Amino acid sequence: MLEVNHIDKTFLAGTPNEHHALCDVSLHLKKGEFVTLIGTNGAGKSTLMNAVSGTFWLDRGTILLDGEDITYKKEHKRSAQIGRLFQDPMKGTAPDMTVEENLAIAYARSKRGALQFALKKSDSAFFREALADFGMGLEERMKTKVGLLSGGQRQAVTLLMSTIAQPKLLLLDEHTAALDPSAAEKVMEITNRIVKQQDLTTLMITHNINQALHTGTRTIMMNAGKIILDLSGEERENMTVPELLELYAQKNHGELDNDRILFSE
Ligand SMILES: Nc1ncnc2c1ncn2[C@@H]1O[C@H](COP(=O)(O)OP(=O)(O)OP(=O)(O)O)[C@@H](O)[C@H]1O
Repeated sequence: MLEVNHIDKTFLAGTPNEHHALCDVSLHLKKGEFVTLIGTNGAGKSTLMNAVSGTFWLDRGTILLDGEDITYKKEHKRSAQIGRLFQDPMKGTAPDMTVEENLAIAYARSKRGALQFALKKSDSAFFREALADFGMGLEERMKTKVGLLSGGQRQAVTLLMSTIAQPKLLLLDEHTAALDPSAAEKVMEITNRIVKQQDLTTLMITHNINQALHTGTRTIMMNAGKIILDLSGEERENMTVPELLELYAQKNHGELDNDRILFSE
């Protein structure tokens, strides 16, 4: 479904702050695969997601989505095929518009690539049903402005906005990190349900090493702009958190003590 082939990105090339953020990264995700992405601060995780979303042009390499070469496709055009959530629940929503209006915009944009929307009765019933499925009482808050919702409620709405038209790919950039533990758990439960229901190909960044091992079907670890570990199947199932940390240390020449603190267990 997603094919990232030998991509490279250097920021501020030719300046004293030059940074090689992605170094020959290749990553293939099969349809329905749910991959967690972990790594220390500055490893290049968000940059990889930005590359897939089309935030910048690559220096080298190609990106294919469902067989289509999207390497030179503009970001706003990719957004109809790629749903993305960020740590900040306000990102991607219009806080002064109601839940229903935000959903209608997302729905219209994904269908026609347009910002104009008309709130149809049938769409409204569809949104209500989808929100009721979350079990957060959001179906009763359809006329509430999004800015007035709690972080967890907002992230649930954003999740629905990003998946309402069944994108080809879902990118989750630490989307539960800013929430309190119970809201994070609820949003993660909804995420798992939507991913399963829609058989969505998903890439999720997390700093929680336990979550990285036990959510989804595959775990990838990045360091210094490279993928250094790719775990799936039995190897992943049998892996414990201390073993994964140890493996990380081996790959990084014994830097475990410094890096361990950057992962929350
Ligand atoms: N637009 C940019 N301009 C300059 N440098 C950038 C830009 N985007 C990312 N970088 C640099 O690339 C490196 C990787 O950043 P990135 O945000 O991908 O890391 P990350 O693995 O997501 O880290 P974190 O877990 O802290 O979010 C960092 O050193 C960052 O400063």
